Amino acid sequence: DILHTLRRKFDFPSYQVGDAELEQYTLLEIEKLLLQSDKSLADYSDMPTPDKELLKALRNSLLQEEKRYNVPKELADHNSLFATLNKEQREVYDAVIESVIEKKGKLFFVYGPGGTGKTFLYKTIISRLRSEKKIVLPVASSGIAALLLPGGRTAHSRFKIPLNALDDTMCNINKGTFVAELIIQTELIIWDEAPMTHRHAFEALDRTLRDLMSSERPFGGKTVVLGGDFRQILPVIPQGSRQDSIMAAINRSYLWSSCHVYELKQNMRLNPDEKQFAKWLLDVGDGVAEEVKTSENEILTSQEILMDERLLLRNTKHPIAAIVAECYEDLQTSYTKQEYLTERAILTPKNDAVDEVNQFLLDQIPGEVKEYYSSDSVAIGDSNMEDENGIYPPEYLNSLKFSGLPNHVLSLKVGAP
Ligand SMILES: Nc1ncnc2c1ncn2[C@@H]1O[C@H](COP(=O)(O)OP(=O)(O)OP(=O)(O)O)[C@@H](O)[C@H]1O
Repeated sequence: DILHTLRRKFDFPSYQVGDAELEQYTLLEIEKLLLQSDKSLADYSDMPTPDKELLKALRNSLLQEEKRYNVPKELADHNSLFATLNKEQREVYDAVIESVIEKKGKLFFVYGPGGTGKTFLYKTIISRLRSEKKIVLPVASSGIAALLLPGGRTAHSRFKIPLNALDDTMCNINKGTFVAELIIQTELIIWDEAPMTHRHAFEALDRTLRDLMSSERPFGGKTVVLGGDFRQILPVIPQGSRQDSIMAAINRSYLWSSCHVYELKQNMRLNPDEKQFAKWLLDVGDGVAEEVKTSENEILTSQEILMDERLLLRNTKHPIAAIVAECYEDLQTSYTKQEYLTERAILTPKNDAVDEVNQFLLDQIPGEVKEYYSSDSVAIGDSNMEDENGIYPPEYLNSLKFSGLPNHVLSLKVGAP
């Protein structure tokens, strides 16, 4: 049936393309679609697979595509970025490029707080190698960070790392597949935000690459650049202690001893005015900040910052009102403007405070509140309990708040995001 439909759709008369050929053509098209999600017909036991030779040709052509960068554009991008690299960035650039070109297979860690130009450096290295038709796979631990890298993907998706990697886990990459071939031909892997990923994920990739490359060198002898800032988020271990998070970080891995660590210190983002604030933030991260506890609040702060009126909100009778007034001025007239909303945000460490701030903001917005409730009856299970409603009263269930599950009550007003 599929063949007939295709014949009609593509208007292939049977004397031109035989059924067998059309079947191969169809299978190849399906394979191409599957490859976009790193899957293959071979993963489905009840599906036929295309002819081996054809498959090889398809994979080769896709690999060629991976190398089909716009060389003049990559080169021009590279040259303009390269020209402004600072001394620290240049040192890392030289070391990485040397390792790739001389196939030294070194492992690097670029340690830099936000704004020290890590992304800028990655982009320079990527455009250099792509202008030479070399394959670079840029990945990041989170999707958001992956978006900042040209052609970036999350590490878990790119390398098919199982979600609950243990200390003997391998990536789900089979030899002979397109992904395996792509990785074998890759000359550099860049992995941003490395500190927030469990070391088991790096170790799974390490084992998989050693296997694919038949080499006992770290990551199978490929040059790998890890980057990030250990002051930021460490791996999250459900129900785990601080110690568990620390033990899960990449610098507790057996790989760390082969790592060449480079540090970027110069902040490239700030105007001189904000430098002091940036330095203080770093000091807090390093645990060496000057500590001044004020009567108004119990946060770590420093004398200079207390003096800087632009950085401190003094009204603490109603802190939420104070921060909302500062951040969302003219809310009543502007809350429907997309740009106004996308330009501001209030960050809080806990969801409880998010709910409080949202409620406060919603109250400020004109109009009537409409409340929407979640379903609140208990699904009766197989157990022989007499009164399941008695054990889990709806009032109790409705009070629960989890991340990933909407609260019981959703309050909305027209125009409120
Ligand atoms: N050598 C440089 N010359 C000119 N501008 C630079 C240079 N390095 C970085 N920048 C600029 O400084 C800003 C911060 O750099 P970048 O985003 O690369 O930092 P980052 O370390 O990746 O920060 P984050 O960790 O917050 O993502 C960017 O606007 C970038 O274009």
